Amino acid sequence: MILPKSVKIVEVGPRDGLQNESEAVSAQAKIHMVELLADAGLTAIEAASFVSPKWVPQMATSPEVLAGIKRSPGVTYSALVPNIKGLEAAIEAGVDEIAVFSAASEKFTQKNINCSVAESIERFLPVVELAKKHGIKVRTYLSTAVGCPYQGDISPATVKALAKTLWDIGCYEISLGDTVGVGTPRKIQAMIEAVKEVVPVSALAAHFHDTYGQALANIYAALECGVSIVDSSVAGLGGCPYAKGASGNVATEDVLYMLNGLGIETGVDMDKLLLASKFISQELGRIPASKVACALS
Ligand SMILES: CC(C)(COP(=O)([O-])OP(=O)([O-])OC[C@H]1O[C@@H](n2cnc3c(N)ncnc32)[C@H](O)[C@@H]1OP(=O)([O-])[O-])[C@@H](O)C(=O)NCCC(=O)NCCSC(=O)C[C@@](C)(O)CC(=O)[O-]
Repeated sequence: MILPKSVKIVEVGPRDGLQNESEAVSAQAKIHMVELLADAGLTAIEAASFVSPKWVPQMATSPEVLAGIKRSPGVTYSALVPNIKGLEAAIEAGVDEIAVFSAASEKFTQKNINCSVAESIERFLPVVELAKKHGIKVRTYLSTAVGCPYQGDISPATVKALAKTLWDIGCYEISLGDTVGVGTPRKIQAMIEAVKEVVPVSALAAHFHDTYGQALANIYAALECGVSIVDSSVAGLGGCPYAKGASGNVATEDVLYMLNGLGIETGVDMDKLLLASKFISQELGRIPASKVACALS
């Protein structure tokens, strides 16, 4: 099996990682975290989220965070956006790229963004159009890509159909989310192989949570399918407020250790990444949920 020579790591810790924290993390701490991550060589950082602060209070500081980051050249600072209101705020804050988000499960979509899957696509159409007018690229998440906390198993055919729709409306990258971490390698591969029939594999990202300890095995399975974009979260931060039981995203340190061991280029420096991991873990008052960070510290 030929694995990719290089992988783009999309660091989602400042958004996906922190959104679930019940104690408010200061904008200053978030800014410093993002700057440390950029310093470590991460070139794609999801730094903020322009959703309703009533729904996700932790992300209310997003305008301040984006405005306060000392930008590093070559780094894309992105934000999660659910609708036009969020896009307008993101543009105002100077975002480089946005991510819209839907899911293969109707029940999860209702809980997460209070609409049906079809309605979510309708909402994205003007978002994609306006973003493009501003020269902002649009990524999309496709959550619950193998399983849903409310509906159970999700079929590869369902994911394939939604991926095609999201691709056709103009999303340039599709992040396939195992939101509750229930996937296992063969299931992941069946889902990716189905999606590959309608979207180029170069546009697919693996976004896996580690709830059942399967995330690294699942990433390896995705690499075997030709996926070369991996989402991860420093210190294994994360979870989803609308997915009961979802633990953190796979830790960036663990992904990097595996990719380094496989001889796959990422451009990320482990020592510097550990500084970011240590910083945010101290800020939250806990040890990192990354085996590699714990082993190396
Ligand atoms: C989509 C809505 C807004 C619908 O929320 P709603 O209540 O159905 O919509 P609404 O249009 O009636 O708006 C309600 C209030 O929110 C305001 N509002 C409306 N939009 C915005 C906005 N953009 N920014 C700020 N405020 C906004 C709006 O102005 C109004 O304010 P009020 O009149 O009550 O004062 C809501 O459901 C929401 O914000 N949901 C976000 C949930 C979220 O962020 N979930 C976590 C992300 S998903 C995830 O983590 C999974 C992922 C992506 O990581 C991948 C994976 O692991 O699979």
